[in-house]
Amino acid sequence: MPLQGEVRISGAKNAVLPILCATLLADGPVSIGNVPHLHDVVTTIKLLTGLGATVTHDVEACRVAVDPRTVQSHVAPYELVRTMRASVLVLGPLLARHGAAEVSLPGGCAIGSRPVDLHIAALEALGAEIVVEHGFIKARADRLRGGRVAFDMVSVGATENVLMAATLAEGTTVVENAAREPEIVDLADCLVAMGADIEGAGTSRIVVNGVDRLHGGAHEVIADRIETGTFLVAAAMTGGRVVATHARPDTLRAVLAKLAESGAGVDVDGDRITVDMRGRRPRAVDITTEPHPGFPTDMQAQFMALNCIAEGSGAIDERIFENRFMHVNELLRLGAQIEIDGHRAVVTGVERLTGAPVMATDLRASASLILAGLVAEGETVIDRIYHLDRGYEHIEQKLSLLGASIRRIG
Ligand SMILES: CC(=O)N[C@H]1[C@@H](OP(=O)(O)OP(=O)(O)OC[C@H]2O[C@@H](n3ccc(=O)[nH]c3=O)[C@H](O)[C@@H]2O)O[C@H](CO)[C@@H](O)[C@@H]1O
Ligand SMILES: C=C(OP(=O)(O)O)C(=O)O
Repeated sequence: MPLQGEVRISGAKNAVLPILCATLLADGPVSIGNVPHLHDVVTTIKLLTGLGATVTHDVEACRVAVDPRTVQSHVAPYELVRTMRASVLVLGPLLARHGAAEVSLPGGCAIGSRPVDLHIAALEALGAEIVVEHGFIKARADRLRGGRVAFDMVSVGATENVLMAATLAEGTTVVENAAREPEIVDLADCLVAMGADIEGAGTSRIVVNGVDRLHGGAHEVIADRIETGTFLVAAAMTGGRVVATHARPDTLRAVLAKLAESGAGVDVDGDRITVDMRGRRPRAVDITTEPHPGFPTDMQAQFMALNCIAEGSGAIDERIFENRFMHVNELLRLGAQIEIDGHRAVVTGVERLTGAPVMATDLRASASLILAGLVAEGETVIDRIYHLDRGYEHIEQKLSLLGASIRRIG
């Protein structure tokens, strides 16, 4: 069934999580708007509350207010960190503001081993003393000092941790080979609204002049580019026409270019993006995941689903995570033709997928199974959808409004 209509894009998961952690740096209340209602947001609020912060969450208004002045603890426990790796982003703020932090090691997850060595080395470059023992990262510093941090690989999370810590360090910090993701820019915008002095966010060289205090403030979270991309791929796969509203097209250039290459009509008008694939079958596209502004790894699984039903074959190279092909075996159960060779998957499009029970293994894998299920003949039942609730707000409702036959069971 071709999807038709408009879908309102929510605030970005990968922006709101670091921003909520950044509120710990302030000495007054911070109000965050356009907050999506996601399981990861709830987990982060639990983490902040556990540290002693006073948090109010107005779900209807998509707003979270954090008063960090009541923080008493500097320990992020294993029970929360293991369910959400982004919890490690409290490390920099706690250390910079309270001089100490103990954060459980996040460990690996379905998409790879995901170490935090770069986070630790960057904070050490600002003068922190860090030991890893009993499964915790234990960090101390009377006051961090500005320094030069040159990453030898691009890391979104490590860039965020050091950026937050540097705002309250004494002197200037220069971050080289910084991640350039739009969520880094959004975090920097929020920090600046709280009184930080930051230049270059969104480029690979960020300069932070430390200040003595950050005050409270207000910030609106940017639109979720991965949610946007997921709905636009759904439009293309079903041969439909969907308008994503309240979106940020400038953050999606690589994704929109691939949709156009697959044969979709792509139109951008302010914060609205239209993808039109009516009456056509998509053509398979080659994808190589890269740090921003390259093609995002968080859209890899969704384009794999698109290639599964496209004309021709497309190669998908995953260059960011070591093990991000967990969705392949599930897509094969729906009749897809995919061959894996190391970090590369070659997908040959088939005329038709057939519905089957499948299992979600991680967040974007779950999204790819929904997309495949939308076009598969018959019923597809996806198990373990709690992964989906980490990062998509009301996905089944939004898809239903576009005409999809989808429902949550259990
Ligand atoms: C909450 C959030 O924003 N998550 C995003 C963030 O994850 P996250 O911040 O965890 O991803 P990174 O950019 O840090 O990871 C990139 C690569 O660097 C490696 N690495 C990272 C840190 C480190 O200390 N050592 C190390 O080796 C990772 O294992 C991975 O292979 O960026 C990823 C890459 O765009 C996205 O897929 C995630 O959705
Ligand atoms: C991998 C993702 O998130 P996280 O880093 O929170 O696991 C994602 O958003 O696709």
